[in-house]
Amino acid sequence: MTDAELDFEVDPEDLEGWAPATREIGGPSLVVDHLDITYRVFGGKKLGTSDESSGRRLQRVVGRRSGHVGAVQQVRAVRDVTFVAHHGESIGIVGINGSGKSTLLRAVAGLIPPTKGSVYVAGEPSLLGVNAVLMGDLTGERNIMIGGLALGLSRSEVQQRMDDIVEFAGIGDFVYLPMKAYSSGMGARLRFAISTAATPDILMIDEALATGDASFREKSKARIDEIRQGAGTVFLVSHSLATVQAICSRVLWLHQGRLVMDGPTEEVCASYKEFVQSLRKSRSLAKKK
Ligand SMILES: Nc1ncnc2c1ncn2[C@@H]1O[C@H](COP(=O)(O)OP(=O)(O)OP(=O)(O)O)[C@@H](O)[C@H]1O
Repeated sequence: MTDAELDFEVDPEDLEGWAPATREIGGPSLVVDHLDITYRVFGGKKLGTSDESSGRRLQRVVGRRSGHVGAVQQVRAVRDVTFVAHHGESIGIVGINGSGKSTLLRAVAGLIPPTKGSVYVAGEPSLLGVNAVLMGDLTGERNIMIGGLALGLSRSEVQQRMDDIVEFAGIGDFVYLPMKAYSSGMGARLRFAISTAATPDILMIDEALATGDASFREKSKARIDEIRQGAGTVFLVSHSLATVQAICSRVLWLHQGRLVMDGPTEEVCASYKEFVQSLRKSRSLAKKK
């Protein structure tokens, strides 16, 4: 892990005056019950000896000679996580790299089946669904259409919102180019714009706000507040504690797949900050030795 990966203070001055919108919290929108996600990864075993011919090696890899290619390793990315989210809440998810944040979001979106436990959702989670269908070879325009249809909008509804989406994303004429020609910021802004074109029940944002400039963040915050006002639930994964503090009223802190803290933003962020600082200190001591 590098210091940059632990850096959680991204442009706090851009967020001056921001505060989580206050809204009455409604009934449960999502229940995550003793959730475990384990990835199974192949690898770790040498496939062949150096004197083995490439033909024999290929045969072995495709399994003609042996069904066993390498050891299967298990990565327990999410461990026994339980929480309830409510309509109108915006919830930050923090944790150092590899702590399971994205995996948890993907499981909530129904993209990964639970290994153990359950996810109950009232409504349709959005964003990761759109992420999954955006295609680099297609133009932004085509992706807006496909993403909009995937969110349940009709063709004419997408057409009507096309200009707004392009304007929100700030991509201008790039909309006519394949998405693989976009900078990562442009891609992230377009994904955010598409996924919030319909008002989703559960909006999940994975670092998208870190890529925009100050005015994009301002627009995104306004859009997120609108979704919450419409009784949606917003999840925000971010390494920027400033962003989390500006948008979320509650924070989940994950470490090594476990939910170590779940509570009001200020409390959880203060504890997490302390933890990261002590981690930095112990790392710099280890470097000096
Ligand atoms: N497709 C995958 N196959 C195997 N292991 C994976 C896969 N995706 C993630 N992992 C592993 O699961 C663990 C959790 O990863 P995840 O991406 O959910 O963490 P994260 O907190 O979102 O990390 P980051 O902040 O770096 O994005 C890590 O050990 C990671 O290496």
